Amino acid sequence: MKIKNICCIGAGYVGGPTMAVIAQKCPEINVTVVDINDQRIAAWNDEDVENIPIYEPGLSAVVQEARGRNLFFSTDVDAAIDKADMIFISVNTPTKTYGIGKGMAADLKFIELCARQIARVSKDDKIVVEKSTLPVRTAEALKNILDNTGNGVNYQILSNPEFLAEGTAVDDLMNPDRVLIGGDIETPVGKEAVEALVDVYAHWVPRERLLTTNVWSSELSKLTANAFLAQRVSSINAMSELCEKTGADVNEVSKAVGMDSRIGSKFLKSSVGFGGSCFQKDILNLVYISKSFGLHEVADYWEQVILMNDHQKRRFAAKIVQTLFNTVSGKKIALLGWAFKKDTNDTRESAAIYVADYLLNEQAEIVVYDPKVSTEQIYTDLDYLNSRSSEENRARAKVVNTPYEATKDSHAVAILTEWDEFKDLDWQKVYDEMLKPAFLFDGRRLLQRETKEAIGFEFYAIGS
Ligand SMILES: NC(=O)C1=CN([C@@H]2O[C@H](COP(=O)(O)OP(=O)(O)OC[C@H]3O[C@@H](n4cnc5c(N)ncnc54)[C@H](O)[C@@H]3O)[C@@H](O)[C@H]2O)C=CC1
Ligand SMILES: O=C(O)[C@H]1O[C@H](OP(=O)(O)OP(=O)(O)OC[C@H]2O[C@@H](n3ccc(=O)[nH]c3=O)[C@H](O)[C@@H]2O)[C@H](O)[C@@H](O)[C@@H]1O
Repeated sequence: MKIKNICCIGAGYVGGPTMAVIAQKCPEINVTVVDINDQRIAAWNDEDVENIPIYEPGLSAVVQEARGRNLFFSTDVDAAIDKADMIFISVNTPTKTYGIGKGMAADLKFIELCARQIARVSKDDKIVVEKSTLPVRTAEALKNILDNTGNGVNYQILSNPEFLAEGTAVDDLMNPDRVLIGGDIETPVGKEAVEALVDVYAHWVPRERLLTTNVWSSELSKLTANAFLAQRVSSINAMSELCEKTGADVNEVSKAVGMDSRIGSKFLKSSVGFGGSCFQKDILNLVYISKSFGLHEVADYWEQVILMNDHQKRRFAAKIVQTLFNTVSGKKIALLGWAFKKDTNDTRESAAIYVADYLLNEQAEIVVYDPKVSTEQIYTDLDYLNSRSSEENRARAKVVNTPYEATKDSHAVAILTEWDEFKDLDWQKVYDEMLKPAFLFDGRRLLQRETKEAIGFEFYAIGS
């Protein structure tokens, strides 16, 4: 079975880049990405391709090539579903903020709405692909909704979780370690659906990297992968605190440990804490699922990854307060970076938000500079925590357009995102324009201690 028309519901950080790459690599397939957010769709369709809503290195070029040829962005969800033979669901699955499972379980209301819409609109057989990260056994619920509200249409449900990381999304999509496709491989129709999706990826991904499994293994592998990755960061962050007490240096420990080929060197970079829309959400989801099966030891084991991460964020902020003679009240603190990692404008769960909130609670005046995050987004993030009124957030937190405006007349500077440009700042100028003693806190191990201390900074870096 050859796929001719793909529809993707959800034009976000996953749906947008993933479909752009599929469209670029498969010129004979029409790909329509739909979303209920008309502003987002308008931005994807913006004449100036640099204005697409997601900043990812290399993405605008891919969109430029395919858009209007076989890649389309639209708000007409019904029309795109109707036309498609394969529908990806790539909507958000945030942590529930209400009811049963509040603060832990994944909120599947957007997924369910998509399923009901597909069931209502479809007139011919469809392959429905779970692209969103979902709790294990969600496909069962999807099938139930589709089979019981549809009009005799046959659905095959596949799980095809996405492993791209923000900031490197295009590279990750072009050259994935593996593509995972879960399906009903026991039946001929299930197998045919799996093969149809394998054929799409085989346009550019070597066959040996296309891994097919049963649906439940695929769904659970995604949560497992994120849990393992986050666990490595929490593990090295736990060691960073011990390094600070013992004279060891976490970068040296990380290198020494990572050179063991059984351990490997990736994801061993100590930081102010991991952020991003998924690690915390997916681990909480895993914890919730484990608890719901009565597996309390399993749940506690994974929960510790989150507790360690919360501790790391708090510990960094507390270190700033302690170092500034136990008070930051009325002091100006410059925060360099707001995104949860470099090369993205995404701020979801960024450690910077929590560090800023902690410092504002200590009555600091903060000034934020980030090269890609909008002022509006920074205030939205602070307001979301509900720690103080939005007027107060605007009065006590300022957002500026250059790093030097942020650091001028400040008591302390904290690096919260590892943007490359921070390495190359004129640190002598920064020092000259700061109040003395000039404190510099490196939450990303981005800067060299020797050169900064030589300038005169009082320098603190995570894990040394
Ligand atoms: N952000 C990332 O790097 C990764 C995210 N994921 C997973 O992918 C899923 C999507 O994540 P993101 O793209 O980051 O989310 P996002 O929030 O950027 O995008 C989701 C989009 O879906 C739209 N949407 C929601 N309900 C809809 C409906 N009924 N009809 C049409 N559009 C609807 C929203 O308006 C939004 O634009 C989540 O499950 C996430 O866990 C997986 C791998 C990487
Ligand atoms: O499901 C998802 O959403 C995605 O989550 C992560 O991707 P992402 O969150 O975009 O970015 P990462 O590079 O994993 O970084 C996550 C956080 O961990 C931090 N981190 C990462 C690595 C490291 O060594 N140290 C460290 O502190 C980063 O700064 C960032 O705050 C995974 O890496 C992806 O495979 C997955 O698809």
